[in-house]
Amino acid sequence: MGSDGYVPLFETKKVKGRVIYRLFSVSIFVGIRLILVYRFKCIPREGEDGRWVWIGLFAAELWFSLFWVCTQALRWNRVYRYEDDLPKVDIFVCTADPMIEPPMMVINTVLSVLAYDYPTQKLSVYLSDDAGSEITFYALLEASHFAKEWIPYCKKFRVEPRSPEAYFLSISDPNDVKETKEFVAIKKLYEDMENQIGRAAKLGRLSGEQQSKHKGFSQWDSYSSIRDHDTILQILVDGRDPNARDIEGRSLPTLVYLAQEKRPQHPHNFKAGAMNALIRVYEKISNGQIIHNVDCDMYSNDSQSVRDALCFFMDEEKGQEVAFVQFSEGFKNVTKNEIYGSSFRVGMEVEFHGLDGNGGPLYIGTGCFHRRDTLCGRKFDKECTNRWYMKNDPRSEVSLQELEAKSKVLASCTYEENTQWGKEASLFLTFSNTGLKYGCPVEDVITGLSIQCKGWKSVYFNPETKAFIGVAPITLPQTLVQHKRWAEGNFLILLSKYSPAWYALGKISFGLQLGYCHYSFWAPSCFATLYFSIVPSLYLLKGTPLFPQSSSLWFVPFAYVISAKYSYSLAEFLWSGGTILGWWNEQRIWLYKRTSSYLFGFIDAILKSAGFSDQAFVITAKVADEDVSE
Ligand SMILES: O=c1ccn([C@@H]2O[C@H](COP(=O)(O)OP(=O)(O)O[C@H]3O[C@H](CO)[C@@H](O)[C@H](O)[C@H]3O)[C@@H](O)[C@H]2O)c(=O)[nH]1
Ligand SMILES: [Mn+2]
Repeated sequence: MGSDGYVPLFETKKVKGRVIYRLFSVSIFVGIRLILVYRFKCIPREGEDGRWVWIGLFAAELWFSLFWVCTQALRWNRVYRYEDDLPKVDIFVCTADPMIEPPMMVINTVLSVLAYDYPTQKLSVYLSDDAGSEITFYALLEASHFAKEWIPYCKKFRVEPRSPEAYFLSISDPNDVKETKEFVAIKKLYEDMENQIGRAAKLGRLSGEQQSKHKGFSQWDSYSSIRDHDTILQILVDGRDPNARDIEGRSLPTLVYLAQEKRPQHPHNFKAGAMNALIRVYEKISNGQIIHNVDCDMYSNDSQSVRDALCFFMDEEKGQEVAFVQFSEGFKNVTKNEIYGSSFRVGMEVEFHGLDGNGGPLYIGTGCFHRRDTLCGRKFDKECTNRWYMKNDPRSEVSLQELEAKSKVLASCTYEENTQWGKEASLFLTFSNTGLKYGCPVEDVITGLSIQCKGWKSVYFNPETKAFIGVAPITLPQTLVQHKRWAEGNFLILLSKYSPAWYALGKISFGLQLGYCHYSFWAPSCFATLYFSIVPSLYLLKGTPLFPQSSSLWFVPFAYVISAKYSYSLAEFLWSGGTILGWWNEQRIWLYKRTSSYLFGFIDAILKSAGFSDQAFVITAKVADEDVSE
């Protein structure tokens, strides 16, 4: 790192002691020359004994000298490259309810990102737990022990994916892996952990013995309920600690548990509030230049994703304008024909690429990498370079206890009052100035839009093998509830200060504006849909014609538009990897969504804007009964 704090992607260092080596090399060279001179001068005369042997030796020595000169080319100018000046990457995982989001699922996600193929001293993982659940904390503690075996195992055997659950599921027969012995051992360890956590989750509380495993449990002494508790912050693994090592003696990524303070009289702002608390806390602890956000239900399916994302940020030509890199998402629990059409297939394979062509995709909350400054409200200007300025380690010279105490206040629910994190009133919604925006059920989309309006670009990356795999809602009510939240949120953005229709005018490309409007228009499109599905059929009964007769020439455009539009949509769906039945289901669900989710989303958005209703966030269920799955 230079004195200006500039951190290159890699560093080139000339080998130490070069001058000494070269002097040494020259001395040998002189020595060799003298040997050759001796040979040449003292050749036995013709007829003398051993003349030919001598000449042969001379030739051999000449050859060796030449060879030696060549070997010097390999040593004269050695440079060593180091990538340990890669930027620090901090990963935020969010969870909110141990019943809906089981601790085992949460720690599988955490373990998958802990085991990224990236220098561990540059990696920190933060788990935000909006439930402040002791069991989730216990699970994370167990995971931190398991990680000591899991990370070296993954790296040694190049395991993919690195979510233990997904990995063990992918291997049906232990004899399929080369290292059967190690496999069986690590699987046993995982299952032991699973049993322990499962037992605690089932009981709903921890035994005294389990609680005695870590001093952090004492923080629950003052805990009264999910909505009423103190900040809980625990640095489970401190990357600086020389004793925090995996079983092979290598350092471990920093691992932090945080539950922001909650009081009934203070809104906690859901995921946006949790992310903002994390942003403040992480600045004190690791303060990396890249923030990577995943939901607890979405594990990393590719250990190279951090490096992939960095390629975009660090590109010499375009990298400096990239604020975030959004990866595509895959879903492990949708059936082949997607009964509830919840895989967002066409969105991922077509629409987001369209957005990318217009200045960049939306931020969709998970599988995303952010340049930290942009999340904190920095504007793009010509000064922004893709140089990575690394502030000094914020932790230096502070003890773990002090660090925890100092960071803890930053997650209190009154911290934001009268700070730049405070609220900024707008026509309909309130937003935080810094960090993620509050007051909108799609905090991710509105935050992404506000970043793009500050002049930044985003990048969409959709690798062949999905880099992030999560769970989609798998019952009809869950699907409708999720889409109600999204329709409402996107419609609220249209009404908000950051409206893609007017605020964004001139700030982002016209195409991107239209793209955002498309999602904002989901909710209001319920009316046209309802009208179309009810009125024509009623009039059909009355006998009043609303469409041209098939004999009329006017019939042609109707027939053309309808058939062409549907054929294209089917083709697009198949091309995106779907099935015919899947497309049919999507059409069916489309009608359900438009006539229910979008309508309720619209009504709620209006009520909220008028101040009649409070914000809520209905978390999507992640576990299903066996019969539902079937
Ligand atoms: O009070 C809350 C509520 C939710 N979450 C977390 O938010 C994430 C998303 O919740 P989920 O119920 O899974 O919603 P989805 O509809 O699947 O999520 C998508 O849509 C949300 C916005 O509606 C975004 O926040 C998500 O990142 C995005 O994946 C989960 O990790 C939750 O733990 C919190 O941290 N605090
Ligand atoms: Mn989810």
